[in-house]
Amino acid sequence: MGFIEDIKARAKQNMKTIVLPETADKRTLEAASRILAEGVAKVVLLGNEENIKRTAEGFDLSGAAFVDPETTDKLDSYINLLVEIRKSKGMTPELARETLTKDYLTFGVTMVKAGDADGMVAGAVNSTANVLRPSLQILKTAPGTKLVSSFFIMVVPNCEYGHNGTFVFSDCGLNQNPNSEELAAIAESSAKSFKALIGAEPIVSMLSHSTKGSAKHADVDKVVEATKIAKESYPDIKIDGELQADASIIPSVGAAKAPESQVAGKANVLVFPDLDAGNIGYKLVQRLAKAEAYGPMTQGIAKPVNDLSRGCSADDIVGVIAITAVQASAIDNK
Ligand SMILES: CC(C)(COP(=O)(O)OP(=O)(O)OC[C@H]1O[C@@H](n2cnc3c(N)ncnc32)[C@H](O)[C@@H]1OP(=O)(O)O)[C@@H](O)C(=O)NCCC(=O)NCCS
Ligand SMILES: CC(=O)OP(=O)(O)O
Repeated sequence: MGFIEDIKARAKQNMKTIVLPETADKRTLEAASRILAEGVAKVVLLGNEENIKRTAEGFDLSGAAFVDPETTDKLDSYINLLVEIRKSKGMTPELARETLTKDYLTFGVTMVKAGDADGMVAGAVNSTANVLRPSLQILKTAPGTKLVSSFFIMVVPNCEYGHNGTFVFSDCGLNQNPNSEELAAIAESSAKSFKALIGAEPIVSMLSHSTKGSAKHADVDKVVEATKIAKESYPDIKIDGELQADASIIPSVGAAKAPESQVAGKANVLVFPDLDAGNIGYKLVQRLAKAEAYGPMTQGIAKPVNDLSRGCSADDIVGVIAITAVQASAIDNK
């Protein structure tokens, strides 16, 4: 069974409720109809039911729930909830009403916070910043976590590296210039995400343009320090750095460049040094190697809200909804 088939089978066992705010987007509605037809999750679509059904022409949305933020009888309770969470940041009942009825992303995140949905998926239309900002503000970090970060699951066809071609890449979507402590936290969260979703042992490489001192620069020092912090803080995780990408995943190159390393040549979790590297790197692998790219998914957040690239396909959205449902089940089991 391939990665996404396995995830769908796991999602079907719990039938979590995922809210989709981007209902003017046809790819999102196609994905919703497929999720419903396959019985992967329950779906809530935000907006006017008639308008959504018109946009969805050709796709069957029977079985979806429709919630119109303008007319729902939950609005007052969501206003109270949003004011309670954000009043120290200037949120008033008037502003909350205006935001919740006009901004479906904030409405969807508030539904998740209220427990009326288990997770949210958006980003086919909206930028990552606009999807993640309300999620961070309203849901906040999970207990025991310092930093929310993001990751992609990359499934590379005909690839013997990583876990049979499957990798976690992080952070490709959220933290723009993480410091060493933040990189170490991203490494730990990514190892947990790999274990939870792929089920094999994570082998984490802290990526750099240098392997074990082959280059000197402050950017290299940042990764060396991050590796030290991660090794000390999370001794149970197999982690090493600084390593170049080839030394991380190709056994012969790893053996030549970093012969002492337990990670070199075997890595299945790749932690990029900053968001430029991560975002560019995942897109190149997706487009040139024709990899499936699911994400950017959040990790370290209290409840799952996951983003998409605006370049996503309906297939990508189906995959991210299924993964979100599995993440929501994992939170229940904690
Ligand atoms: C997500 C992002 C918008 C947040 O930054 P921002 O808009 O400047 O917002 P702020 O820094 O004011 O943070 C907003 C809230 O989120 C919290 N937050 C921000 N980043 C966080 C993180 N990594 N982990 C946990 N909380 C975080 C802040 O503490 C703040 O909480 P508060 O309002 O309760 O005090 C920003 O990090 C970003 O733009 N990232 C890049 C996104 C992107 O374009 N990616 C490329 C395409 S995938
Ligand atoms: C993840 C990402 O890069 O998103 P977008 O392509 O929408 O900017």
